[in-house]
Parts: sequence; C-alpha cells; structure tokens
Amino acid sequence: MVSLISPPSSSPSIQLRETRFFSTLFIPPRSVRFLQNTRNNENHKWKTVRCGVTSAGASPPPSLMKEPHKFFDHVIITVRAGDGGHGAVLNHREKNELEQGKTKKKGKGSLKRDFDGSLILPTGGHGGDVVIYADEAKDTLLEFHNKSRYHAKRGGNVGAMGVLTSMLRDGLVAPTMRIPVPVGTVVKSKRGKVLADLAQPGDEVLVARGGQGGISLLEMPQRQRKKMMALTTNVMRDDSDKILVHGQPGEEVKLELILRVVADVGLIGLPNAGKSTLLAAITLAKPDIADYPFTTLMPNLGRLGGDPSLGAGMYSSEATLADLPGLIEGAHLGKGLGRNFLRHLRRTRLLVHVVDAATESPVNDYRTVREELRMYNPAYLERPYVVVLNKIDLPEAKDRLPSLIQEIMRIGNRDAQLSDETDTKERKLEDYPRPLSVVGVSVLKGIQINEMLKEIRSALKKCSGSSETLIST
Ligand SMILES: Nc1nc2c(ncn2[C@@H]2O[C@H](COP(=O)(O)OP(=O)(O)OP(=O)(O)O)[C@@H](O)[C@H]2O)c(=O)[nH]1
Ligand SMILES: [Mg+2]
Repeated sequence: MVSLISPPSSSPSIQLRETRFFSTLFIPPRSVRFLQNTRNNENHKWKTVRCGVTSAGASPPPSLMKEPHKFFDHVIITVRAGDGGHGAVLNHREKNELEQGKTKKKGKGSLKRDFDGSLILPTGGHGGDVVIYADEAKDTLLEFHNKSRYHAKRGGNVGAMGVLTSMLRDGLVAPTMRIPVPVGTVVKSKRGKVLADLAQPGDEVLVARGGQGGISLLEMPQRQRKKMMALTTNVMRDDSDKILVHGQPGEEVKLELILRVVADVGLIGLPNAGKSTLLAAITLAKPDIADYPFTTLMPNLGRLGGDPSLGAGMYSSEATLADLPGLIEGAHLGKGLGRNFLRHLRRTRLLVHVVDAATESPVNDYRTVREELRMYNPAYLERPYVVVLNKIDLPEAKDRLPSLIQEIMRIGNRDAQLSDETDTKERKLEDYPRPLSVVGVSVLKGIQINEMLKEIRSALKKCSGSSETLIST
C-alpha cells in the first residue's frame, strides 16, 4: 500500500538547477482589417492595422494558442555563401616590369614568382562559407523568424594593380559566416535530406560553400604574348577571356531547421495533469502552472541532481527532464498542441506519464495518451515508462488509488518484446510493455515525491544508454 505522507519536495539529497529553455511566448504579428467609416458614412474603407502581441506567462486567447508551435522549434531559412572576389586584367605596369625583369621588386603592382620563375598571379578571394553550429547559449529557433536570410561576405577583388582593393581586412578570403543554433537542432535540405544532427555543443555543418575567386589575366600586345606564356598561362587572348576574371557565385540554399529537445526524460500526459507542477517540484525549473489546459506552450527543461555550484562547464546533472505541452485525443492528427511536440520525445530514454487521478476516468485518460503515442509512432510505446498518478491529495483520487494502480498495470504485457513479426497496426495497447512502475503522488502538496523520484531514478538506471538517436520526424 502506498503511504500518503512524505516530506515536501525540498529533499536535501536532491541538488537542483533550473534550466528554463523556452520561456518566451511568441505570437507573430497579425494583420487585422477594420471597416472604417468615413464621416458621411457613404464610403467604407478598409484599414489594415498591424498588431504585434508578445506575452510571457499571460494566458493567450484560445484562437492564438496554436501559433507559437509552428515556429519555435521549426523554421525555414535561406543562406547564401559569399561570392568569389574578382580577379583583374592586369595593366601595363606589371607588363613592363615583367619585360624588364623587375618583378622581384616589392611594392604595389609587383608580381610574385614561383621557385621555377613562373609568375603567380593573384586571384579573387574565396567567398565566405556558411556554417551552422550547435551553441549551448541558444534555446530556441525563434530569432530566425525575425531574420530568415543570411548572407556571407564576398571575397576580395584584385585591383587593376594586382593588389587587394576590397575592404576586407584579413586578406582576400572572406570570413566564414557561423550561425549558432540550439543544441539538438537537425538541419535538413529543402528536399528533406538530413544534413546534420547537431546533438552536441560545438557540432557544426558546412551548409553553403563560398564561390571561388576569379583569376587574373595579363593583357599585352600579340607580339609579347608568346614570351609571356612561358611564364604564365593566364594571358588574355581576346575580350571573351575577361569572363574568367569574375568570381563564382556563392551557393544559396534553403534549409529547414528542426529543434528536438535533448532530454533524458519526457513528461507526457493530458493537459492539466500536473506535468509542469511535477517539473517544478523536483527541479529548479519554474514553468508556468495554471488550472487551464495548454498552459505549457513550449517545452520546459529541468535538471535533476548534479551540483550547479560547479559552474556551467563542470555541471553535469543526473538527468534532464522535458515538460511537454499536453496531449489530447487526435493530437497525432494535429489537434491541440501535441503533435508538434511528439517529435521531442525521440531523444528521451524514459517517459514519465502523468495522469490526473482525480478526473472522472483516469484510466481512460491514460489510454487516450497511450493511444496518441501509438498513432504517432508505435516505437514510443515500447520505450520504458513510469506512470505517475497525480493529485492524490484530493479525496476522489486518494480513495481509488489502489484500484487505479491495478487497472493500469493490467494494460500491457510484461513480456512484450520489440519484434517486427506482429504488424504494429494490429497491436493493441495491451500488446505493449507495461509501465516499469505506477506511483501515486501529489506533486502540489509534496506527497510521495521521494517515492516517485526513487522510481524515476531506478527506471533511468534500467534504461541507461538506450536513448533514441534515429532521425525522422
Ligand atoms: N490538487 C492538486 N492539484 C494539482 C496537483 N498538481 C497539479 N495541480 C494543479 O493542476 C493544475 C494544472 O497543473 P499544471 O502543472 O499546469 O498541468 P500541466 O499538465 O502542465 O498542464 P498543461 O501545461 O496544460 O499540459 C494547476 O492548477 C495545478 O495547481 C496536485 O498534486 N494536486
Ligand atoms: Mg504544463
């Protein structure tokens, strides 16, 4: 029997740290059209008024709730690498120097020679490449909505005197443009090909190559060409050669960036089940908590255990927990907010399914969420999980706790194995593994918190190293 009395969540054995990753509610500006009456009321004019709404923690009207989720973890950007700098058609001065053997003289306009005496003509600078890299300091992809086009610098041009003319300080080669994204971002090409999974801080991918610089050509009278060609092949024959002087354009690509939360534990459940309250009870995260559904609009992360006083570099927590927005029936078809977040479960190795034990039918609620997971990706049902029956401080939950635990334990097969033999479509919830444990708690009142933590920790130990690394949405 489960004891209902236990100390509140402030157990000294748990060292906590808040990591609130997604705290900004993003609502894109919308255009609203008003019918504006003129004075004499004869002509009606449409007036467009732009309204930008940004709120943190305030409750958004239901009609706006869906919008942030299309954006914070998914964005399309266009990047363009720098064009190559232009070479030059070199003028008479070099030509004369060459003829007179003055090329060793250093200074403006002098041309270098190779060890065998051949001429080295300057080329235009390489255009800047574009690299995307995982940066721990970044939390969301929101900023890419304000700026969705990125353009690296072009390479430096060679002047008519054979020297750098562009404003680039470091020489002809343009610097690489480095774009930081949150750890856990998957970079896809426009056609859906995965270019990189930036799962670790510092991971990076070259997404667009800068254009090559154009070559330089020597222009000289016909009679001198033959002699000069012994020193270099870059001798201009006619005006059509001038095209070689132009730098190549930099690559331009459209990219899809998808952020997948990197967490060990995913908190799932219907809206209002108490997922955010649970996160706040066992970590230092401070998610928004309220008694209306869909309070959580973006995942909140919290860290369990570890020693935050060691500083960011040394700090390593026992596990990271992701509190996800509530799932509802039909979430896999896009209802509510759930579908956009189901993909965040991909990297988790343990699920904690939070059920409000005080509702009319907690078992049905439990089944609804399991069913949604199954419809979205049956593999999620095979992931180890712990069920937390929450709100046992309320009498309606407390009284039926033992029977609820039994009923939930009956849904599932203890010996369920991952096998491809049975068609996943034919499988029922009963064919998938049972929870590793079912525990009754009140995360609000701090009842049974230590018991729950024990179960989560022991489950984490059992499934260490089994996190999903597959890439697909
Ligand atoms: N009585 C009681 N209420 C609780 C308990 N845990 C959470 N609540 C309340 O339930 C309501 C919903 O809690 P949240 O933590 O916001 O629920 P959620 O699952 O994160 O909800 P969404 O973000 O909408 O998916 C809040 O009013 C909480 O105070 C509990 O143990 N007992
Ligand atoms: Mg919540």
